[in-house]
Amino acid sequence: MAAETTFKAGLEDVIANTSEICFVDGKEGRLIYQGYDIHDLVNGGASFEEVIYLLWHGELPSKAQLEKFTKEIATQRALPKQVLDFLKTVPKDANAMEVLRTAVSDLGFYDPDNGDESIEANVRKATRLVAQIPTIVTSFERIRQGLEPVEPDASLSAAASFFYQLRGKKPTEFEERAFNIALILHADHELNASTFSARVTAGTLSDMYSSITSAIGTLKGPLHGGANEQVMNMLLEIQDKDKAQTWIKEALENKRKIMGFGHRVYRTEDPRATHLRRLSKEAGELAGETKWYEMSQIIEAYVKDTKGLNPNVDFYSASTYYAMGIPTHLFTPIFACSRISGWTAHVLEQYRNNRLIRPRAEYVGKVDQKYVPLNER
Ligand SMILES: CC(=O)SCCNC(=O)CCNC(=O)[C@H](O)C(C)(C)COP(=O)(O)OP(=O)(O)OC[C@H]1O[C@@H](n2cnc3c(N)ncnc32)[C@H](O)[C@@H]1OP(=O)(O)O
Ligand SMILES: O=C([O-])CC(=O)C(=O)O
Repeated sequence: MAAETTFKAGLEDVIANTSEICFVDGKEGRLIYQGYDIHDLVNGGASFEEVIYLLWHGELPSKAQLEKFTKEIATQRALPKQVLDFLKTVPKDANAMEVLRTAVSDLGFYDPDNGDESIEANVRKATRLVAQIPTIVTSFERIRQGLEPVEPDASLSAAASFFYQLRGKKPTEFEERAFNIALILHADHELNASTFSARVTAGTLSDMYSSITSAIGTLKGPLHGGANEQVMNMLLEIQDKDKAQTWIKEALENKRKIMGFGHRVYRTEDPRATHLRRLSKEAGELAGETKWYEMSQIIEAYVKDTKGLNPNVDFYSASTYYAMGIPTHLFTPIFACSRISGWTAHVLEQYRNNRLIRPRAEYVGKVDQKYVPLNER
């Protein structure tokens, strides 16, 4: 038994490692990647590829570096045939996050650098993961619909490629711009649950694919990345914006959590929600259906007023993606398409400065039990 206890339920506010990658300022509501405020990255017109480079290398790329890096990602989107074949064997009604988790695990077998644990090899694995996770997500969606996966087009940006591989046609200017912003906003978030999971796995000096498989399994839960899908299910269940307030009031009275609200770290508005609120409005207007945005606004006002809770990143991403015609069950896999950049950055950082992650539990179980042989019980 530990002599003195420093137990914090859910590890709240516990500092588990140092990191140079990302700073979440929960008091001021700021999110900083390698010293750059996300507002500046979004408003300055950064590309998702640029942000991945920043997260991995700690500095913005030059024009030539970005061109080279973007090409490296774009030319590695195709999946090994064995992984595509695997996707064809999966039950059509399988959960898309479970499919992604298992397919990423499978992908590791065919990585040409599998078994090479050098930092250089792990950066190459990370690049393939960033390129291929969206292909897994979009290919399985097409297979599920009885369609053939679309061959990737290396001339497209990460944001445009997602739509192209999903629908077989290029996105609109708005879709590409909005999706690029969404990818940037979801890219990293310090020691969130899935990143912690990835770092714990990497901390045993297990491989990159095992670390990312752990992270995907963790992101799936509705208290974490899975919340975006649950937000949309809630909006769809409410259906009528005039019923939103009563629905939420009853849910709160029944002690239900309202998906897309609250955060372990932010005590103010989640700075990502500021951009996603605007995109949700714009996406709704372009789609000619602003109901989901308006309903979200009513819910936000009510939950803020009654519970003092702010929307998190998952709240307005739901109505944004829905207005762009993206199926609800792809919302959390899309989160993974972005967060793979942060997960891999953290795994690389863990490898560079590793120590096994092994906290303690405070023992609260029985003591001094006397063993009674089986035939005497
Ligand atoms: C990408 C992301 O992972 S962002 C988070 C996505 N998850 C969600 O949106 C799910 C809904 N939100 C939640 O469940 C929580 O706010 C979490 C999991 C995000 C944070 O949880 P914690 O830091 O553990 O806070 P905890 O759940 O203890 O909540 C503190 C209090 O606020 C309440 N609360 C927090 N979030 C909510 C919510 N969404 N709806 C209603 N009440 C809430 C809790 O009931 C609790 O009240 P109490 O003290 O009266 O019991
Ligand atoms: O930081 C967290 O706990 C959850 C979150 O917002 C994220 O992972 O983006």
